[in-house]
Amino acid sequence: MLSANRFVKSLAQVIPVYKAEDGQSGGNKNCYGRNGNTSYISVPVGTVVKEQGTTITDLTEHGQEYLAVFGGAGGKGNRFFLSNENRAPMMATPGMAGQERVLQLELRTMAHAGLVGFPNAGKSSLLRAISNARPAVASYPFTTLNPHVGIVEYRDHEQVAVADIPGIIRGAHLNRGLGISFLRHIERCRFLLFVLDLSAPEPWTQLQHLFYELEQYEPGLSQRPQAIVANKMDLPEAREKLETLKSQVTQQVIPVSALTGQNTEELILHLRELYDGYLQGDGSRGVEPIRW
Ligand SMILES: Nc1nc2c(ncn2[C@@H]2O[C@H](COP(=O)(O)OP(=O)(O)OP(=O)(O)O)[C@@H](O)[C@H]2O)c(=O)[nH]1
Ligand SMILES: [Mg+2]
Repeated sequence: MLSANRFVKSLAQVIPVYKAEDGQSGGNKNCYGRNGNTSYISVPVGTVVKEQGTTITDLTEHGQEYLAVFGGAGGKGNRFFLSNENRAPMMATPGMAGQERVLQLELRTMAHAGLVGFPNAGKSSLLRAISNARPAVASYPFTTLNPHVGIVEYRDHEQVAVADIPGIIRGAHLNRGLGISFLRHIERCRFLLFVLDLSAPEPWTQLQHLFYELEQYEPGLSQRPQAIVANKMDLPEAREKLETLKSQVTQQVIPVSALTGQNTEELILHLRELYDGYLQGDGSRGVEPIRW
């Protein structure tokens, strides 16, 4: 609950609410402080403020502020009753109560690209291979429970933010696995990288399921600019399936091994092409693109 002159204020690029080291949530690092008579709650950039399920504001820019509630009029302190007759007044009047509101703060990760794939496809391994992020990697499904954002840095100092999210399975929209509510973290992503485990029996079917689940969450989400990352190419069974996958899809397929780092340069270059395309597209539409 917010009361008495509290602002919701977004901080600069404080996306790593989650500890990059162990992949576990670092908890809500929202901090609370006072500035004169105004109280602030600082929240990560990308926080959506909701009241009874309705979005009130979307804090997408560093330093953006939202005035949530007003405080009540102040009371009169002892000094106010000071007079020649009464040099030490014991009287004071209380102030009025401030406004009260119950608001929900929902974090939506801000990143340019989103890694989407089945559990164990190698999304977190891939993020480790191409960026500075260190999400947990393990051979069991649903290792990633919270999103992680890694930054891919280019020689010209351009930075592309990539979000790793939990794995999606068939029927996730019916709440199977971890469900699909975490897809809100890729809602803002301008392009998607579909990560497939090419050692799986028929990896192309994974793609159909992923598309279906994304569409269940938000129609059109699966149509964002995209590429397919064919992962685990170090395994012999993966190499056999690459050509079949290419013949089944129209998107660009980038074969990589997140484990050995094989061909990750091509992925990084393609990521930059998607990013440049996004800058041109949004720039020409007069929209200020996300900058890191
Ligand atoms: N051989 C091989 N194994 C890989 C490769 N990439 C990932 N793995 C392994 O696959 C397993 C799953 O990797 P993760 O990176 O945790 O997969 P994930 O997609 O993030 O999984 P969730 O977080 O559960 O959705 C781990 O045992 C990795 O070591 C690869 O390129 N080759
Ligand atoms: Mg993971």
